[in-house]
Amino acid sequence: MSKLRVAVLGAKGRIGSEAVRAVEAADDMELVGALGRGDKLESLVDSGAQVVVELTTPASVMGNLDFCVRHGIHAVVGTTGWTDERLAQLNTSLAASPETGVLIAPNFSIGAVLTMTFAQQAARYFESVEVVELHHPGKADAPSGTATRTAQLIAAARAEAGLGTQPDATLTALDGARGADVDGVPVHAVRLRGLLAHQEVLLGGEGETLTIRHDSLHHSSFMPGILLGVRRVTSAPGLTFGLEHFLDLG
Ligand SMILES: NC(=O)C1=CN([C@@H]2O[C@H](COP(=O)(O)OP(=O)(O)OC[C@H]3O[C@@H](n4cnc5c(N)ncnc54)[C@H](OP(=O)(O)O)[C@@H]3O)[C@@H](O)[C@H]2O)C=CC1
Ligand SMILES: O=C(O)C1=N[C@H](C(=O)O)C[C@H](O)C1
Repeated sequence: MSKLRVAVLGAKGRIGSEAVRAVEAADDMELVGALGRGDKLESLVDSGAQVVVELTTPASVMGNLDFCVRHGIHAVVGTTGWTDERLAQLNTSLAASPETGVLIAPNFSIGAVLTMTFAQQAARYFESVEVVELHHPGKADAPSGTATRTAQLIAAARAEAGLGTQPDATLTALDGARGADVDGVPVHAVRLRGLLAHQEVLLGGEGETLTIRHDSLHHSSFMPGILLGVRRVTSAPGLTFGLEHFLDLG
């Protein structure tokens, strides 16, 4: 069986360098490109790349995906910074290349995907909920893409259950003290040397609390999800948002 021809964008970065090693070690894949900032995207076409793993920056990702989709190269995307406007722009590009697949995964680790699922399940039963994400101090964006997605899923579950605004008597606060408001869910971002990627979802009801916590302790935690995405995206045309769509979560 021929191997999948895979290229990594952001190949010198924290997660990109780990992804290069993971693709090289995968029996069913061949690494045909490892591109950093300034490298020419045309080399993806010359090398016959079938799937690109996009792990760069929010400033670069849209241009990179536009090139890939126009050339029929499937993409597995971990880069953050997704807004409704950006997703609409990507969907427009994909409409002109209907056989091309793009997976955007706010988080590739199974534990983080399950955290989002569990938080969504629990949200309807608790009056209060807040999200705390904790990352290494080299992270460029806050709050994390995972925390933003978690809060959006929680907010949708609360709305579906008919829960209103959260109890909060705060009348005065320093800027940022109550976190960022993501669809009515406070999200707090911690940046601390020694950490990698961590998240807590705190839920509170009458006389009880529930804490759901996930810790990524090494970038290796993201690799099985990236490799799964690469294997599945070639047969998933259009946009898939969230690795859970490629997992059997029961
Ligand atoms: N979905 C998930 O599970 C995960 C997602 N991420 C996300 O992945 C992204 C990268 O994170 P991280 O590795 O920590 O960041 P880094 O800053 O370590 O890596 C980003 C790399 O991309 C390079 N780069 C920038 N622009 C381009 C471009 N146009 N083409 C090719 N390479 C480019 C940068 O080069 P230079 O240094 O020269 O600017 C850098 O080497 C972030 O958005 C992060 O949130 C991270 C971990 C897990
Ligand atoms: O920058 C990181 O490190 C991470 N970014 C992603 C995010 O913003 O959610 C995924 C994970 O948290 C690691």
